[in-house]
Amino acid sequence: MIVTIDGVAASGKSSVSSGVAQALGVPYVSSGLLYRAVTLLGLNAGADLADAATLLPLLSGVRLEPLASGNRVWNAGADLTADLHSTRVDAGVSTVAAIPQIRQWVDDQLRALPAPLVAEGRDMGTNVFPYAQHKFYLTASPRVRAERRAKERPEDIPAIEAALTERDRQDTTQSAPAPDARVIDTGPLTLQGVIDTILEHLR
Ligand SMILES: Nc1ncnc2c1ncn2[C@@H]1O[C@H](COP(=O)(O)OP(=O)(O)OP(=O)(O)O)[C@@H](O)[C@H]1O
Ligand SMILES: Nc1ccn([C@H]2C[C@H](O)[C@@H](COP(=O)(O)O)O2)c(=O)n1
Repeated sequence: MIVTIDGVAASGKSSVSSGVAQALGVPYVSSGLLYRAVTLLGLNAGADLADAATLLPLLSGVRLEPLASGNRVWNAGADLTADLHSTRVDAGVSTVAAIPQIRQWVDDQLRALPAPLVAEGRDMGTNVFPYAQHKFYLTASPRVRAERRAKERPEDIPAIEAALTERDRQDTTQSAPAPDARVIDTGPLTLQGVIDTILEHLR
């Protein structure tokens, strides 16, 4: 069984996927973490984030560890995970995610993983696992998402909201919900409420 949970930036995809995966006793995979890892390695190398030819050679040692409690990304034995949610990675990741060769590399990593699993991102239900049995799409207003994210970032709520809105705009191409996805507005729901809503549908 494959469950896909797509949605806009900071809509709760990782937290919800982790909760659903733990309830089901299966791993979850965060595709965004792979795009973030490419971005971090590119930034650290001083690379042009729009240049596939410079970025692709940096990825030979990158490995995603899909734990249900939280994914980790490794590069040649070094754990990159703690550095993947910085403001500078947030600002560069949409440029990297627009490169077709990088998208292909991410898709190949994900499709190599054995089912059952929960996969979260933007195009899990439309492109990577179009045959998934259960598809969900999370939304919430930019203000609600910024208020939640403000607990994790040093910037104030208006600055976070502006950055989220810009990232939504840049990610539009790959962010449409699958026609067969259930769209859930997480704004009025607690985190556990969203997890329970999905588990209810799965039953
Ligand atoms: N329904 C909810 N109610 C309250 N807080 C929530 C809810 N869903 C998620 N959160 C909180 O919002 C923040 C963002 O959630 P999370 O990181 O899971 O989103 P995401 O969609 O994976 O983000 P990104 O797109 O940046 O990777 C976290 O602090 C999380 O705990
Ligand atoms: N399937 C995916 C997953 C992610 N992206 C891009 C777009 C996001 O801005 C960025 C980071 O993802 P997040 O951590 O916000 O889930 O990666 C994508 O294009 N496709």
